Amino acid sequence: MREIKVGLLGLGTVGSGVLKMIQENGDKITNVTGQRITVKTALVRNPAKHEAVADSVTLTTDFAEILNDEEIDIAVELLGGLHPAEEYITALLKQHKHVVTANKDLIAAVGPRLAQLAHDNHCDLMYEASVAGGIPILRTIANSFSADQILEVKGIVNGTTNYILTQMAKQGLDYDTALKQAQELGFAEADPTNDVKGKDAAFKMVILSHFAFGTEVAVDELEIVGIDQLTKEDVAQASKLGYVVKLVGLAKVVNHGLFVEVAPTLVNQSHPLASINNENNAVMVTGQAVGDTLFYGPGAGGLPTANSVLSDITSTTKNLVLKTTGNSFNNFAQELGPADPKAVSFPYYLSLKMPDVPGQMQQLAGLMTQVGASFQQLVQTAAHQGHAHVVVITHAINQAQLAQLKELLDQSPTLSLQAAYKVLD
Ligand SMILES: NC(=O)C1=CN([C@@H]2O[C@H](COP(=O)(O)OP(=O)(O)OC[C@H]3O[C@@H](n4cnc5c(N)ncnc54)[C@H](OP(=O)(O)O)[C@@H]3O)[C@@H](O)[C@H]2O)C=CC1
Ligand SMILES: N[C@@H](CC=O)C(=O)O
Ligand code: NA
Repeated sequence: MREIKVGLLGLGTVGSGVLKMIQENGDKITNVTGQRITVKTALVRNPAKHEAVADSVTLTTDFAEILNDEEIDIAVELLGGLHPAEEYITALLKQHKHVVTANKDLIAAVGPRLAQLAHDNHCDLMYEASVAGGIPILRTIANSFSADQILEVKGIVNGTTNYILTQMAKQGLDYDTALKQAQELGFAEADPTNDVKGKDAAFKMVILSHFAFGTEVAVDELEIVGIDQLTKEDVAQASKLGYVVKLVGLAKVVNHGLFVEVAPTLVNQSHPLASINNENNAVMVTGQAVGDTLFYGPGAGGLPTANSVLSDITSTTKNLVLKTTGNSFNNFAQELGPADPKAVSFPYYLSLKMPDVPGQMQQLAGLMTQVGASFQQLVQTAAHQGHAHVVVITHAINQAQLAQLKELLDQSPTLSLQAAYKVLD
């Protein structure tokens, strides 16, 4: 039996979960891999914070102690952020160390370049924990969907925003209190801006699209809307209409083009995604052969995420034993351009403000007719300070019609569009 030594970069929420699992589940890991895995060194900013583990692991603030340690086989990057994570992983791969990371910001930005570097150096680079925390989704898509044509991947892939939305809807908490709780529980990123603005979910959709469709999409090419502009009124109105508002990431192939988006979405209360609460995530993968499949579990948190990191560490360990390291985590590649906006259709929830005077509804109907859109549901709530609040659910309209309708409403001197969210029935 060989001893596989791990260098941990970061000992925060996830890093300390990884250390705990390796220390407490060592016998099971040895039983499965035939090897003994130990953490030798951990890189941190402030060693004084980590005195509780100083007996069992060498703490350092010097990255070179891991990079140049010939005994360390696998480095696990759990620092977060682009820098210095990118420079560290690049140096580690060049030094022929296998790398495991949970860093979606980095993989979404430069994953293919790092994967090539890993391959060139016969190293493994794995990042199961980067998408949907504890849900084993990337390895599942890479292995268990290897022969099926994936048509669509959609889901709730950010724990922080789902926690906030659940607490707002079910406990009546305000946005700031719910966000603070998510931070205290360790779900949110060090800077939660990317969580609430939908960027963290977008990073995950970029990685999921690469696995599911073989296509590299840049985060900047995506339509991304967060939950920070969502109002309590729209959440309540959606509920009255039979919907739950969720931050949904969706990627689908339409006429050989790829559509990827992250946005608050009205999910029908009977849809499986409507019942995903708190920090839990769910990813629905639709394959041509298999149909709909649903993967559910904790999308954030120390131990759930650590379990995904450990699945990568044990996979690499098996590859080390079999001398099969250096194979790409994702082998599927195909070039898909962006989907034609006229080919991508959904019903939309439109929230509008207008003066409470005759003729406004007729104007709205006129603009809808102009773009070929029609009403599925329409609700007018009691006027407030001379303004009426009108909510519409349209029949399915395509992205070009939606853009045109937004433009017409923008030009209207009296009708004002407050929000437009797609609807999943
Ligand atoms: N938290 C979660 O639920 C999930 C997190 N992730 C990802 O996992 C990664 C880690 O997240 P998380 O554990 O929450 O982060 P934390 O902020 O809790 O921990 C970061 C750790 O890295 C150390 N660190 C940060 N920068 C440096 C640096 N420049 N030099 C040395 N040490 C450094 C910190 O040291 P010190 O302790 O001394 O401050 C700390 O131990 C991120 O990429 C995140 O996106 C993925 C899925 C879920
Ligand atoms: N901040 C992220 C952590 C997991 O990726 C989230 O809330 O989902
Ligand atoms: Na995962």
